[in-house]
Amino acid sequence: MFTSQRQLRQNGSPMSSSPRSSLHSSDKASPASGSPASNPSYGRDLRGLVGIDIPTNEPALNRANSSDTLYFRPKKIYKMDHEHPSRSTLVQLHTRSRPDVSTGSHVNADIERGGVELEDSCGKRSLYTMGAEYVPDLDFTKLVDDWQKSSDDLYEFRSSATPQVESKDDDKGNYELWNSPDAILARNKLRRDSFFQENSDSLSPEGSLLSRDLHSKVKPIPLPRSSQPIFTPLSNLEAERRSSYTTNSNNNSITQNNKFSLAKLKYSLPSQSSAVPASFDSNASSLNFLPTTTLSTLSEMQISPNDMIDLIQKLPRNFLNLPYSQRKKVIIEHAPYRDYKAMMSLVKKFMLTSSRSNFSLAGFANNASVTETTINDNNVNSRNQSNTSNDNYINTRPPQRSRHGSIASQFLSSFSPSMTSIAKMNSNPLSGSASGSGRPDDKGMEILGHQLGKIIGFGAWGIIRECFDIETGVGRVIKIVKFKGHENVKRHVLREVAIWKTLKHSRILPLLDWKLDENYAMYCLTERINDGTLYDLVISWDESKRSKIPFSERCRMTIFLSLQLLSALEYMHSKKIVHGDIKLENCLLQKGPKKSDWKVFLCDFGMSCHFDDKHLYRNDNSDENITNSNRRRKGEKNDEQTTLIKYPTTNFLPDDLSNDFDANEDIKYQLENRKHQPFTAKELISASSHSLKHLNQAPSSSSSSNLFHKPASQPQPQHRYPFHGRHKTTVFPNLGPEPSKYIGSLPYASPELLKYSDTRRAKSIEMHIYESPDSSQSEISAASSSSSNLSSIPSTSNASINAKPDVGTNSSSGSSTGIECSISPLGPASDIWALGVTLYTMLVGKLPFNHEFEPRLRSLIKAGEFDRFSLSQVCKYDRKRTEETIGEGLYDTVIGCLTIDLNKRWDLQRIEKVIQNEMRVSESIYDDNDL
Ligand SMILES: Nc1ncnc2c1ncn2[C@@H]1O[C@H](COP(=O)(O)OP(=O)(O)OP(=O)(O)O)[C@@H](O)[C@H]1O
Repeated sequence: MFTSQRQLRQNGSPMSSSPRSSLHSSDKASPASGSPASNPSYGRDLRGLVGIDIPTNEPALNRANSSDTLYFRPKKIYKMDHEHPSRSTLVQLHTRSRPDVSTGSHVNADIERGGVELEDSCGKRSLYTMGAEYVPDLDFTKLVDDWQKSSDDLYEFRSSATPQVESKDDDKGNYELWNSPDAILARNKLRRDSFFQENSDSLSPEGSLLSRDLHSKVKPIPLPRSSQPIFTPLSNLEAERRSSYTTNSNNNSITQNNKFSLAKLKYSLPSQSSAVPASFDSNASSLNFLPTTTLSTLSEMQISPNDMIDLIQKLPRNFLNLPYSQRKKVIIEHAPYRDYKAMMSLVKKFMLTSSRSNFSLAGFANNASVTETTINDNNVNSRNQSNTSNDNYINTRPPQRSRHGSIASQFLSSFSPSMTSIAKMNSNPLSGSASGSGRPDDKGMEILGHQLGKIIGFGAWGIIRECFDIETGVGRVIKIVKFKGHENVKRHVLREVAIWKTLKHSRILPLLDWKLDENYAMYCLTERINDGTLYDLVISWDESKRSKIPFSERCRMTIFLSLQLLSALEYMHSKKIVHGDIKLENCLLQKGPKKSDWKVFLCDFGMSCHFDDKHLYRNDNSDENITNSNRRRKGEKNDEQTTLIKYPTTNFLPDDLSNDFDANEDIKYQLENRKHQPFTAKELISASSHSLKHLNQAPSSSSSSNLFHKPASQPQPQHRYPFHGRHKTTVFPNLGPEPSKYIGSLPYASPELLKYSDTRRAKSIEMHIYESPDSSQSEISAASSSSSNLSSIPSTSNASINAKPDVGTNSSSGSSTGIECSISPLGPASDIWALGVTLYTMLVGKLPFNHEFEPRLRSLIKAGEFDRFSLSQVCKYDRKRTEETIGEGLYDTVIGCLTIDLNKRWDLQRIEKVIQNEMRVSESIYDDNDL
């Protein structure tokens, strides 16, 4: 072992970059010389040896002499003297740069000999002292090997989800993905380890070292054509939701084991939920199942799907089961001029999804399952493997990651019997139904009067399938959220539907109909929006420093589109509903012949909830109850409402018998949708008011075009009864907001939400250690209980809640059913912050807050630290005379939205006023219709 360590040092391994001399040099060179911790005392070293925490601010000499250390110190000194005659055999730990879990700072290894340099939340560096740790009896060779291997594995695993376009080897080891499932596992493990270590005098390298270093494993994933990712990483909630898709093949219920492995879906699935580019549909229909990022990589690398398939045919049949190094070799052999990492990733995805490769997935899966069983790989998601103990997974790292049964593969295959059959179905648009498949969500099946077509998008909640009205042939979309007995997900989707069906606004994606299959899934029928999302738009614009469009146009389009988003938000807030997950990906885009025809539709109400006392838990009754109470309140008769609902003859209007029904609002909405005329800059800034309410008003002139349907390409909607009414008997369970679910997407989360979640997190950690160390559920329940305690909420949040009306008085009341509720700072102000992030990203082309390491990202948000310079460059571009003020207000608006102080954060009215003014300035340009 000692030889190995020396070799490692000689080889310059990062794990051994601390020769003896450097250890001694810390005596003199400590940056905090004179500070107690700069003294290389045994006490400090023993802290690492015995696994106990000696406060660093305790003078080393005192510690050496303190009575509480007398008991064990001689034993350790004895060990050191006898087992390690020279201190040169000791290897310093943490010589790799590693992030600090609690602070989110990075520890600089070079400085660590005598102290460490910590980066504070503002990116400034300050020095603290911290002792080096010396660990005898540690097989570093094995450790480094294992670490390296797991690093490769993890990197490869992540690569398999999103292609690696660029790679810099020297960076590889220094990244930690904040939402890494391994990091999550490590954190859980660390908690347990720390608990056990407190009661143990033994050093557990596994527990104390690996759990800390597990963070520095993977590179961030670059987006296509963008060095800085702007996609929204999945939140824990999203991962949890996705987890509902992965089930054991023999059992439709979620197993314990899924809890852990499913977190890996965060890696294995595309972070950006988006529709699959149509261009690939025709090429290789099986590509419909490839994440958008894969398709982007293909186009970026200028590889056609057929090239990929050719390549795959040349590969050995057991390619996916080969070790990493061999796979690398084979790929380099067959594609010498390509980036082998990206190629490996692509090959893997194709092999897992393409039915055209020489690879029979089903056959391979069977083979592989044997392998898996043999090697006792506790990849609990394997469809071919029976469930094993959860603990096995936690304590034993699988010796070999399942090559075939990646989470992505299982996620995809969970939607239908096999990828092959799905691919086959998708490849044949005329195929009537899924041959041999009985799943109600398969292609060809009928739901809500529509026949299901191919999958066109993935989200955290579910899949989006195109569908066609059986009577009229009109194309629409069904969002399918499978929960399969996963109650949490079911509750969430019920809440989403309960809120979504009340929303009727020209810039909000309408919920036309829905159906709940009690034990399986929720189906939501909506209109199809054809041109992707704002995310796709921003990607096409690229980052501002290499912007594909002039800054002036960038600003104008941002102004124009954000006004529509603003109108939707204002509408929601007026109904006391907070969206909760405003982000680029949730803004669908419908393009028109002219840019002034473009429309934004806000979608995804999975995080939405009411934010005032009156409405908070309205949904915890059955529809019937709501209906009755509404009728009573309004003094309306059932048939009156029915008449009203039947009034328009469009077939895409929600027949919402059971909710607040604002007749005027609905009529306006319906009129606009029936006879839609693209709204123009003039309409937007109509002198009537500063309000965006006019977006709800019916346009004065008629137009033959339909809001959602392009007359030229699709059959026109026919008159038919708009509503299938399948939800009437649905009972909504308690739908009070769950505190653990307040953050939709971390980069868009407001500081007040983060502070609030920090408090809950701290509580839940306590609960983890002392009550239920390994139950993720306990975190949620701990969070619930802690959040019900008002005193646990940061005072700033409380203050902010009541600071001004627009921030919203957040729910403090219990539900009518008496469920435990909580106070959260989630309110309109959080939407406004997210709007600021969205605007910034549109303008600059990158997220204002972005870091791979979650605690760091959190601290950046909480400190409100972002690159204002880039923003000002875009907004205050070199203008022509006529454009003097464009952008100025935009800049101020973004800053106003991204203001930490809730008393100073802008409200919607102010934002609207400024943006409308900006719009007015650019009105003439839009009127030219030549954008
Ligand atoms: N009506 C639609 N027409 C066309 N594409 C759609 C439509 N609805 C959703 N999509 C596509 O599917 C993706 C996922 O949809 P949605 O956001 O509703 O799902 P989700 O599960 O709630 O996702 P997430 O929570 O991750 O945002 C969207 O980003 C979009 O690309």
